[in-house]
Amino acid sequence: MLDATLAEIGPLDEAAMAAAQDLHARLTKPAGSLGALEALSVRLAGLAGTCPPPLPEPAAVAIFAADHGVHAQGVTPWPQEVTAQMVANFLAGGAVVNAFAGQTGATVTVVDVGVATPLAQPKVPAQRSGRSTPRLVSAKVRAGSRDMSARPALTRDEARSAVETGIRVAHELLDSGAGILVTGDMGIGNTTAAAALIAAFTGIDPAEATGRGTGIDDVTYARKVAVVRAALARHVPDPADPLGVLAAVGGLEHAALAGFVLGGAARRVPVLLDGVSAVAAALAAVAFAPDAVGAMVAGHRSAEPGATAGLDRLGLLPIIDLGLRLGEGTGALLAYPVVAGAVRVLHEVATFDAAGVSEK
Ligand SMILES: O=C(O)c1ccc[n+]([C@@H]2O[C@H](COP(=O)([O-])O)[C@@H](O)[C@H]2O)c1
Ligand SMILES: Cc1cc2nc[nH]c2cc1C
Repeated sequence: MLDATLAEIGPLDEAAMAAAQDLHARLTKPAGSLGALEALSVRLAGLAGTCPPPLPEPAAVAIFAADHGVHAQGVTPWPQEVTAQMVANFLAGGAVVNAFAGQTGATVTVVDVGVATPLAQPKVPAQRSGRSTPRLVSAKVRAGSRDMSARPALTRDEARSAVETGIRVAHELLDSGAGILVTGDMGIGNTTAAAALIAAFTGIDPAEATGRGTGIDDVTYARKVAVVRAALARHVPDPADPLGVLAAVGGLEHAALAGFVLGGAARRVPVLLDGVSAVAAALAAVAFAPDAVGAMVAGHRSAEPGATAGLDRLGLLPIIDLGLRLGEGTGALLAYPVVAGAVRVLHEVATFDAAGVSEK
């Protein structure tokens, strides 16, 4: 399934991009006045292979949830059970991601690819009216990754299985009518794995890739950098072998997110990236299929330094830069109306000719 997906990923359609560029020049606005939105809409025309590209609606966020063996190294102040507890909160509609998804009409799908503790009963009761009910997909590959500081976090088969789960979820959401995929993640300890993945794929020093995650003191931060450094020194992952990198130092949610991005790229639908874990997964996705970058839209710039390094490597400009560091898909969902607006211009704005507006 992975190989078939990779075979479907191709370059942007130059003719559709030229048509979008030409249309932009004829719309009732000074050329270039929509700044980065113009290049974004042109790229999405190239992705869809038509001008204008379809409106990217509705949005569907998938929150891939998993735990991390490296939690045992004391890299985060939060207990591991919070992953399962937050999954229950997502399903009950009580998390920030639910508030932001509701605001833009996005559906919420939670995918358990590797939560280590039993899922807690949802405690927050009410769904808000008019909002779709969050859905759980149970696709546990194993109960958390292994501790990367002692052994490979995953076997290659486990990593592949998680990648294929992400591909499957992408297809399911698109078959249900989604017009854009939004990445979300939940996993206590996952910023350690994300930093290791970003250092492995970009070659930057672990100290540059590692941030303070949910919020840690200087002593914990120094330990976290040392754990990432030691894991990379132990496994020496080959950046040209993305499955090997994911297996050595990744999390199950990172592998699944890589598949989710590849699934969207194969279907030529935009994938709106959230924070540092999405960026780590996006680096894996382009290592599998360089053309997958054409489907990626960077929702925001996470406060994690590795996210900026990864976005630079991908050549993506984040839409929002507000110092967010929550994950769940929150930053990407806030950026969604900007992406929809970029495309809507090509559908709804009159040309100079049609509107009778004089050109310069
Ligand atoms: O999205 C981000 O950039 C981001 C930055 C910091 C923390 N997080 C979230 O916080 C959790 C991981 O933080 P930590 O400190 O336990 O590694 C995980 O559930 C992530 O979704 C997410
Ligand atoms: C409470 C909490 C909510 C989160 N959402 C994503 N990561 C998280 C980590 C914590 C600790």
